[in-house]
Amino acid sequence: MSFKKIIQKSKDTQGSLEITGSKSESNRALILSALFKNLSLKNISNSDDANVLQRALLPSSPVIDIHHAGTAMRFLTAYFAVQEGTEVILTGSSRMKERPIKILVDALRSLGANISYLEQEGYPPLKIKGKNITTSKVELSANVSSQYVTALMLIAPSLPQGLEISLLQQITSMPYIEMTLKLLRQIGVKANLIENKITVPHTNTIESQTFIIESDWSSASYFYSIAALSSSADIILSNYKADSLQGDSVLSIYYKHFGVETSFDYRNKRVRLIKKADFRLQRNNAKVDIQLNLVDSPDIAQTIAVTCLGLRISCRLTGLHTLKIKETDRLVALKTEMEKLGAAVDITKDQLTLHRVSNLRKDITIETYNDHRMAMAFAPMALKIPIQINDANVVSKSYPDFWNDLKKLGFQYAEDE
Ligand SMILES: O=C(O)C1=C[C@@H](OP(=O)(O)O)[C@@H](O)[C@H](O)C1
Ligand SMILES: C=C(OP(=O)(O)O)C(=O)O
Repeated sequence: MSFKKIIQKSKDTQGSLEITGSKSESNRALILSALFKNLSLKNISNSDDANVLQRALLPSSPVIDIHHAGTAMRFLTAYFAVQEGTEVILTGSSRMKERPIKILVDALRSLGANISYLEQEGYPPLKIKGKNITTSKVELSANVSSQYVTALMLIAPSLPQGLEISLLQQITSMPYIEMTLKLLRQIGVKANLIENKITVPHTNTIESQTFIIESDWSSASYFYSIAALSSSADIILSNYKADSLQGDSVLSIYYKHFGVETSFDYRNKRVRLIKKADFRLQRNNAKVDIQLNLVDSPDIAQTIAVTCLGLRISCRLTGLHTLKIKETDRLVALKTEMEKLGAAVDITKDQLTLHRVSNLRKDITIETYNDHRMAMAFAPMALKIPIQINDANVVSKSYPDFWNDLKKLGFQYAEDE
């Protein structure tokens, strides 16, 4: 097991970093570039999740192991279901075999797809025999994972009659559906979303073009947290666009609560995070210091919870029902690890409440549960206390250069194995 003990003596953080391409945009764009051969891509994510998806699209072995990559699992299920004449087995890590996929498989089967479960009903691994699908209407529940919806949207332009997708129940992680919609429109597919109905017309060809993937906003969240936990900070991140497709760009608004101001230099594709030394958090008489509904941006919940812990303020985060079915049960993992540091945390099936902590416990080892975001969310705590992160290499799922980038900001590793 690899681990890192992190020490950072200086409370002032300065530096300039180039962040890898968005994992979400990359995985969508890779599927689309397999369907539209004249779509080329730049700034593709160097993450494990984008690499496994990229490899899966090359003709190779009929058994494809996508490890922990949820988007790859969901997007490829839909992709292979419509590749007439192919037969693949899609499998993944033991955790992937616990992440539900029934809603997507049922939707694809209703369109005529040939997909069977090889182990537990409703979960990977799947055997998929690609077919020519001619049905053009489908409905599915949108309250468990938006990835099922995106998976259908991505294959829709290749279906002979396009696809009309009706979304049932309360839509979760909506910005990810909007990201897919905007990406389709940007490359020339005239997709629409009106109320709960998505329409994607059959699209034979698109103009030859290069899509430049914006850098990853979820990865940027850790630098927002570092800035918030520093006494003063000036951090420049690139390459970010003016009109982001990523919902996690909402960080620039949320982190104002913690004194982090964002300025955009779009000409040079940079964002600059500034934390002023004289910032004091305004506490009022409310029951909790920070209250946020993160139903639209579940991937930054861990970052925000740990920022609040580091600042020793209380928070209530709601809209977190999808966290239980991600790389680990993130609500339980957060509670367990934050309580090791001295916090009192209450969780329900979709909420987390962190109470104010008077003292943080030092020299704690954080377990990461095969979850990249556990490692990256807790790393900024090194600005407050010496801390050890177990199995630090998990970060490669979305951000392989994470530890090197932290070093560039002055983080030091006492032990490094
Ligand atoms: O479509 C995407 O790229 C993603 C959608 C979200 O999943 P859910 O819709 O399951 O919340 C998000 O958590 C995940 O990291 C990436
Ligand atoms: C949930 C995540 O990814 P996925 O669902 O693609 O495994 C994530 O990156 O936080």
